[in-house]
Amino acid sequence: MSELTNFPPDALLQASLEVAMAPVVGPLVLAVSGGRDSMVLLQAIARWAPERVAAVATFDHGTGSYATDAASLVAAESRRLGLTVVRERSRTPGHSEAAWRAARWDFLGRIARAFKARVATAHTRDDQLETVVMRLLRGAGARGMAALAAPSMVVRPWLGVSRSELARWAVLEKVAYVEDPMNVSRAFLRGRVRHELLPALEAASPGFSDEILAIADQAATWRRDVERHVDAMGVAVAPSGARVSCPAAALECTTREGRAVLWPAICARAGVTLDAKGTRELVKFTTAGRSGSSVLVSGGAIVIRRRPGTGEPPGDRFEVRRASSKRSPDGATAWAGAAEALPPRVGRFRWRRLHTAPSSGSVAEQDLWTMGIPRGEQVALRVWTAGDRIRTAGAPAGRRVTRYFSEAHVPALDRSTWPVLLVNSELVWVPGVCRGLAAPSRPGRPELIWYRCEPEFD
Ligand SMILES: Nc1ncnc2c1ncn2[C@@H]1O[C@H](COP(=O)(O)OP(=O)(O)OP(=O)(O)O)[C@@H](O)[C@H]1O
Repeated sequence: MSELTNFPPDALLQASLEVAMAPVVGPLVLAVSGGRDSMVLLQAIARWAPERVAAVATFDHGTGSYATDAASLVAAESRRLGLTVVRERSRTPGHSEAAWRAARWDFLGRIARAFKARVATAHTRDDQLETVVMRLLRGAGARGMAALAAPSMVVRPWLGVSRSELARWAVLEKVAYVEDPMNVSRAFLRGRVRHELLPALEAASPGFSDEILAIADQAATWRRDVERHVDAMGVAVAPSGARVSCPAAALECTTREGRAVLWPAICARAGVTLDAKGTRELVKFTTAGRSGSSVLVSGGAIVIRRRPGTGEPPGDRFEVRRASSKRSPDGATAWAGAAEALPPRVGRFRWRRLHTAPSSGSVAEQDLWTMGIPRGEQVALRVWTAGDRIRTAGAPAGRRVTRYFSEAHVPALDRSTWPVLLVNSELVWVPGVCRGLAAPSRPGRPELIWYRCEPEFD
């Protein structure tokens, strides 16, 4: 990745801060994890723009000594710098990366509202590159390609600065930080993209990273244009933020292609991330839906076509309502349904349906990430909980899943977020770790539906 290596680090960081903060009116809440990038953000803002800081916010995910040490360091450094610090510890440690992120953003949002401020994070140019590549792997379209550069209320001063530039400044300025053990792990997709895929792509095609980042910048520019268009459509957001409405006519007069671009942007304003299937349905619903009809889209959100309310301009409106998000307690079922309908994604694990059964004795058939599930059976997915047991060919009477985790060298840190699959209430599959007896995974049986589980991390 091209870097401004000859640029004095001080000048680069100070200029990046100024450029990012120039359009921001009002104070900032600094999101500081205790890692190097955000500790550099803390020190740099304290040096060059302390008056912009309403508070430093640090969240202890409650996942162990690393998380607590990191939060303690942030609190101590912030106080030493004379800044207000808000520290919170998760009361219910989540069991997936997605749950941690949701809890962290819930906390950051509350603090930002309390201080009437905007959140600033320490995402870097490298974070952006990894995110874009991960989205490409997931089949993202133009909208997703903007990644962290998409229009947002979050301020990201380091988005144009590389991690190595921040590291250089951290050494020069002796910035204290704690090293997150996850940063070197290859257990999750982000680690593999960072340590394996990106170096290989850059070696095969020098300049690849810069080209991808340039495409992401173009996608971000395009998204800003789309947002301006949505602003002009007369979209109204309810004070709760969970409901958004827009005049039906503003969508009806666009082409199918235009609607496919506008619907995701409208839904995003209600906090709903529309998937490709939901987009297709809404494109159709725009002209096919009658007053009073509705359609369910991604994650339980609903879009209704309704008559105008009192005080609203004449003409039908489409209203997007976000589903209420209740967090499931640890060990609770994350998803339940028929074997035919496993969701594409639960937490950070994807479930990809295979079109053909692996042949008998093939690598795919032996691979513990692949599994055949009997058609028509009731399936449940949840995270592993202590005490889970599974009956396998080697231990037909049942054995604790922890023993298989140890044999598969799954780090203790990862176990609490690992999914398990149950068929008719019996645990039959711990992806990548073991398969149970109760799931007849012999290939060639037409009644089996084959899935491949793929972990990801972003
Ligand atoms: N526990 C946390 N408390 C407060 N803010 C956080 C926390 N974790 C992450 N953030 C914010 O979100 C940004 C991106 O998170 P990410 O997990 O990619 O970073 P990190 O590797 O944990 O930390 P750093 O960016 O400090 O090296 C961080 O730069 C930081 O601003």
